[in-house]
Parts: sequence; C-alpha cells; structure tokens
Amino acid sequence: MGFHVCSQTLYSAPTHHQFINSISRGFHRIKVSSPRAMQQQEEVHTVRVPHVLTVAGSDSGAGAGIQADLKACSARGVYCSTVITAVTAQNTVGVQGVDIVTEDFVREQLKSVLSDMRLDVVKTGMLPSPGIIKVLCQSLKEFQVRALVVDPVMVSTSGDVLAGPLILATLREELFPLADIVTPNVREASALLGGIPVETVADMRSAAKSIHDIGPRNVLVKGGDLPASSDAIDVLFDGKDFYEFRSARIKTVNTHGTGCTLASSIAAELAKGSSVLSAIKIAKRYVESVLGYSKDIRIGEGQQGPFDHSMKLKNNTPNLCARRPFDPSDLLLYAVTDSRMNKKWGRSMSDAVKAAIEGGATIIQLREKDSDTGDFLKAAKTCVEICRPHGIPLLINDRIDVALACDADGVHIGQSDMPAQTARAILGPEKIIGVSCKTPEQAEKAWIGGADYIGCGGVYPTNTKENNVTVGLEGLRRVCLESKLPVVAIGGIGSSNVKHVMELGVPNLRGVAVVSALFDRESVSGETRNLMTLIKDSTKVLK
Ligand SMILES: Cc1ncc(COP(=O)(O)OP(=O)(O)O)c(N)n1
Ligand SMILES: Cc1nc(C(=O)O)sc1CCOP(=O)(O)O
Ligand SMILES: [Mg+2]
Repeated sequence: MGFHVCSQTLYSAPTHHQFINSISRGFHRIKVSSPRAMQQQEEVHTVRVPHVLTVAGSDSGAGAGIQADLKACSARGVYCSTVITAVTAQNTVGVQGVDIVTEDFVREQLKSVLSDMRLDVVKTGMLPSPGIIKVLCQSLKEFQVRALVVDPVMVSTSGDVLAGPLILATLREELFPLADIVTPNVREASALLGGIPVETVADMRSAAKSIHDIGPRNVLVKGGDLPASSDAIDVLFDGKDFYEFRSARIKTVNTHGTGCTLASSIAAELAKGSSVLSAIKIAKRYVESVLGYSKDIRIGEGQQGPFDHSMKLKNNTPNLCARRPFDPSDLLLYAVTDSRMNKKWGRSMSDAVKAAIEGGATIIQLREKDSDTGDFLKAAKTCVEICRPHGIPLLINDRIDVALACDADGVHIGQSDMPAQTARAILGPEKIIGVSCKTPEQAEKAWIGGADYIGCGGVYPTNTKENNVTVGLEGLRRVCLESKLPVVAIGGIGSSNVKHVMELGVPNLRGVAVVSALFDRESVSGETRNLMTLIKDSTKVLK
C-alpha cells in the first residue's frame, strides 16, 4: 500500500450560496448557476474533501482515542469518519473500564464506511483484540486506500495497558506490513521489540530500523517520554535515511491524547497530499501549538489533562465567555482613534481609548497608520484589556493579523484591503467585520462576503483621510436604503452636523463614526459626551 501524492486541488471553498447540504462519496455537491445552466439544467460541480477514517477506541473523557482523532482532523480541515473498536470508561485519572466491540460489528462499521465513502487515509489507534486486527486487515485489502497510519496504542498515558502479547504479535505480523507509517513511543517501540531498552536517541534509531524490518514503509519513534532530555526528539526512519525532529518541551500536565493527535494530524496532512516528511513536520507543529496554547487549562482532577484543539479555552482570557455577539446598536457612537492626533496631543493609544469609553463611545476602532507592527500589537493588547470589561467592542483598522494576535473583537477593512469573504475565512464566524462602502453595489458585496456592518462616507469632506471621495448625505441615503447590513456614517462628522446625519431617518443607519471631532481635541471624554447627547436628542426627534 504505497503512498501516492495527491495532485488534485483539494481546497476550493464554496460560498454559503453555493454550498448545498449533500455529501456523497466524499464530495460536497455544489450547484453553480451559469446563464446556460439556468436556461437548461443546473450544472453540478464537485469538490473533493480530504478524508481520514480512524479505527480506534472511544475515550469518555474525550482527551484521546476517537474523540481526539475527530478534533484533530477537524482542526486540520479534514473530514473524519470513525470505526469504534472499544468503548472505554476513562477520565484524566485513568481507564476505569473497557468494553470491546465485537469483531462482527467492527466489520460492519468498516463496510459501512469503506463501501460508501472515498476516503484517503486510514489511521488506527486502539485495536483491542487480534480478531479485530484481522478484520481490519481484510477490509484494507478489499477496499483500497491511499495510506495507512498505525499508532500502535499499547499503554495509555495514565499507564494502563491496552494491548497484550497476542495483540502485539498480530500487529507485527498482519498490520505493520500494510502500514505507510507506524508511530510508536519509546515504551511501545520497546514492547514491539520484545522489551529491549529504548532509552537514548541511539536506541530510538536502532528501534526504528528494527521495526522497519517488520514491514512498515516509515517508522516514527517518539521520544517525548525519554528521561533526562530538555528537548522532545522524535526519530523517523524511511528505510534509507534517519531524520530527527526536535522541539522544546512544553511544561504542562495536559498531554493526554498527544499520541492520537499526532498520528491523526499526520493522517490529515497525508490526506491533503503532503509527503510523509512534511506531514510529520506540520503535525508536530500543530501538536506543539495546541499544547502550548492549553498548557494552563484545567479539565479533570487527574494527573494528565486533555488539551484544547480549538485553541479557544486559554484560561488567561477569563472574559472570553462574557463576550457578547455584535449588536447593530453598538454603532451608535463609533470612536475611531488616530495615531497622528494622539501624538499631537501627547496621548497614548490606551489613554485615548479610556477617555472615549468614559465619554460614552459604544464601539472603538484603532486606526494606526504609522507605528511598527510590534508596537501596535502591544498597544492593541492593552486596549483589548481596557475595552472588554466595559463590554465595548474593539476593532482594528486594516490589520487582520494584529486583530487575531491581540484577540480584538474584529476588524474594519476598506475597498483596497482583502475582500470581506477572505477576511471572514481567516477570522472565523465570530469576529466582527466592518467594510467601507460608498455604493450600494459595494454594500451588497460586503453582505455576501459575510460582513457585519458597513461604514459609509465621506458624508462630509474630511482632513483625516487624504483624497477621500465625499458621497454626501444623498450617497449615504442611497447606501442605507439598499444595504442589507447596518450602516455607520463617517467623514467630517461632529457636533455641528451630527443631527443632520442622524435625522436622515433612513433604514439601517445606526450611528456615526468620528475621528477628529473626538480625538483632535483637548478633552476626548468631554467631546464624546457632548456628541452622545446630540445623537440621543436626534434619535428622540425620530421617535
Ligand atoms: C467605520 C469606518 N468606516 C470607514 C472607514 C475607512 O476605512 P478604509 O476605507 O479602509 O480607510 P482607512 O481607515 O484604512 O484609511 C473606517 N476606518 N471606519
Ligand atoms: C477614516 C475615514 N474613512 C472615511 C470614508 O469615507 O470611508 S472618512 C474617514 C475619516 C473620518 O475622519 P473625521 O471624522 O476626522 O472626518
Ligand atoms: Mg483601510
């Protein structure tokens, strides 16, 4: 069962209009409307989805086993189907019970998946009986797959033995010869080789070679459990060369499921078309980043906790749960900071943000056109900490990278930035995205792309943004009337004209965004307060 590099383009993201909810033989069906197709019948276009099948045991604590495989594949952007070989009663303390699924029922599950879905890679975990291994080998011979990744699970991270000598023998004799890669840790490598000591990198190399002699095309011996080494070292032998993968050890107790996750991530990369070498590199980087991200989380009372594949549970962001979804009424008084004005008035970015919040701003955007990325990120992180306890959304102008790095609530992007659809794909479904639009057509595109609101201007001429085209109150009205998204007006707005804007009384107009009338002034909080009073007066007039 050689591994072949896949030459297809696997990623072609369907828009939510194109996406039709039917998955058949591993293909998402997408209906594409073209003028011809509309006249005759709809064309059907299919997109291949990389697909891994995991054959493993269930872990009720969801740190390892099937659950880890599903989480890892999904985090790595690969579809994962499952054949369950055993159900374990397990938590962070240990394995309290195991119920082995019958051979017949494992066979039935394999047949269901393999006969229907065109999958790329099979990854195995806990194979709790020689009979189940034999059933799997028969299925693998009957239904061709591109690669087989064998994680020879024998001992759980808590030290519970999950495979006896008969299982070891069957693995070696029947499954290993079919494998493209096997991924034992040092204890498993030792057990596979009759108990020889595997305690040094030199031992790992010779173990990799000896296991390779059993039949798999590649052997990755994982050295995470090696004593007395500051780095984690894994050794790959591909039958010709040795490769060493080194990474710094992450100080954490949350390592339950690392083996399953690494093997699944390797399988996921192989399914996408990577070579074995680059699949291992990417998978190791993924495991390192999820371990690092979740090094301080606490789940369960035992010695070894699970980690967080979604990289969202980080416990140093306690207000994460308190974050609320975007509400269009947030746009009422939108304060946009300006680095040059802050400099002129000798204020830091965080002082400007504090003052705007004090004055009653309902949303804040950091518009930083001058400073270095590192300095901007540092200041933006401080501003996130200032805004979040007040429940005031903080957006970053232009810089999606900075918004992600400081965990801001979202971004505001212009027509010369990347399209809203791309920004949405990068930022995910939760972050707020605003897009500058001067026309109804641009507003329509922003809506289709997944934006949350539109900034429309310049309503009046402005000195803050060079060469800005003024659309006037009429341009604003046109956009508001046609927009499917809430709109905030921008450009030259201050105490002298805010009532004219707010009293336009058009649908979707939810507030004003202001730079110089707040920040090119001595008292930011005072100006913000005054403007809020005027806005509230105008909304009363409309009611
Ligand atoms: C709320 C709001 N609306 C419009 C803009 C302008 O964004 P953009 O067109 O990207 O121009 P720059 O601000 O980047 O100069 C905005 N920032 N905020
Ligand atoms: C940043 C920006 N965008 C505009 C647009 O028309 O999209 S006008 C503008 C500047 C707004 O600053 P002030 O409130 O000082 O006029
Ligand atoms: Mg911009």
